[in-house]
Amino acid sequence: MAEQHWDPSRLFEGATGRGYAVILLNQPILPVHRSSFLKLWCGATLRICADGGANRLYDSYFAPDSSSTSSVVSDVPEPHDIIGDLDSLRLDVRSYFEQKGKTTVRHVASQYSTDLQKCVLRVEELETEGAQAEQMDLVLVGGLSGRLDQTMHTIHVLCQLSPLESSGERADTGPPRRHKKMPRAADGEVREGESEEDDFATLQKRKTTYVISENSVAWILSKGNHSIDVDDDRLFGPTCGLLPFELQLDSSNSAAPTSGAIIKTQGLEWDLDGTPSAVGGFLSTSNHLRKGQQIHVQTDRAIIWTVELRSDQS
Ligand SMILES: Nc1ncnc2c1ncn2[C@@H]1O[C@H](COP(=O)(O)OP(=O)(O)OP(=O)(O)O)[C@@H](O)[C@H]1O
Ligand SMILES: Cc1ncc(C[n+]2csc(CCO)c2C)c(N)n1
Repeated sequence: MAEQHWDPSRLFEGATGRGYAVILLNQPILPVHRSSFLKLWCGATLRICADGGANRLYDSYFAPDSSSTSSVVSDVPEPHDIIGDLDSLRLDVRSYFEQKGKTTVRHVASQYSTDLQKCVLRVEELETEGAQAEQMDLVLVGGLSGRLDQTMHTIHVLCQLSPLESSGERADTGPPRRHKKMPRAADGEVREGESEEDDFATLQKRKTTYVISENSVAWILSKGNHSIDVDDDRLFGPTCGLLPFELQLDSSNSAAPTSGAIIKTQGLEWDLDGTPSAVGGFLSTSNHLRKGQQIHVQTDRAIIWTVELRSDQS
């Protein structure tokens, strides 16, 4: 089976190769990642802020005092869109970007999809309208730390976007499927701006989605074979983790795991040999990259791969 190749370092080098879309969530842009985030943001083909994500962008790069915390940054591109229920977007930030004239603020009221999902749906819409036949790569910024339900939701969206099996091909994006109707709010009311047709979002599968959040870059490795290029030690490492979705809650201990993902790796300090891996059973966290090594992973089901994101070099 062909390997799927992953090379997130190109995202921090400015626009090279295939286009990518960035969705900025409402999570801190750490001062230590201010310059790497800027490269990622400037190199993107499509820049979207999820609701209060626009406040973070404004405070880090556009507010009058934002440049005093670091070197002066000029010509930071504005977002193409700010999308969500807009309960977090500040008025001053909204009017700043609206007056600049490059940003469209889109209010989407649904109480059944999150601001993040509304942004992904917008990326899908633009790809369908656009001339380019190819899906863009997608980068979510933020969303793995902060509130636990939001963290889990970010992982949920990664799963929604992830194809069942890895392949060298683009993901099959067939027509969107509908879920069965979910319960209304306890009062049974359809709120202002919602429609009776509102439902939990179903997202199209995508070949390449990364999440970059605080100190980690993470993505899903689908069932199959993968090669991972995170050899740039100015950006990545030293730690990484291979995180399965299965739970092992029975009484057997991690020395004798009974079930879980069968994962084999090459290129790590503690390579995995196919011992079943599960949360509560045998789990590889705080593993280490090995210098100069490309990493190969073979897995019999989807897992999360996470690698440490280093602070900007001064
Ligand atoms: N505390 C948090 N931890 C992790 N991710 C977050 C957190 N807060 C917001 N996000 C992400 O940023 C997006 C925009 O968040 P914002 O605060 O603007 O709206 P929200 O009302 O909290 O989110 P939503 O309406 O999607 O529930 C969310 O959809 C979510 O993906
Ligand atoms: C079973 C169920 N759980 C939670 C929500 C709430 N909810 C989910 S997404 C969303 C929009 C956030 O901007 C809200 C309010 C729901 N509708 N149904």
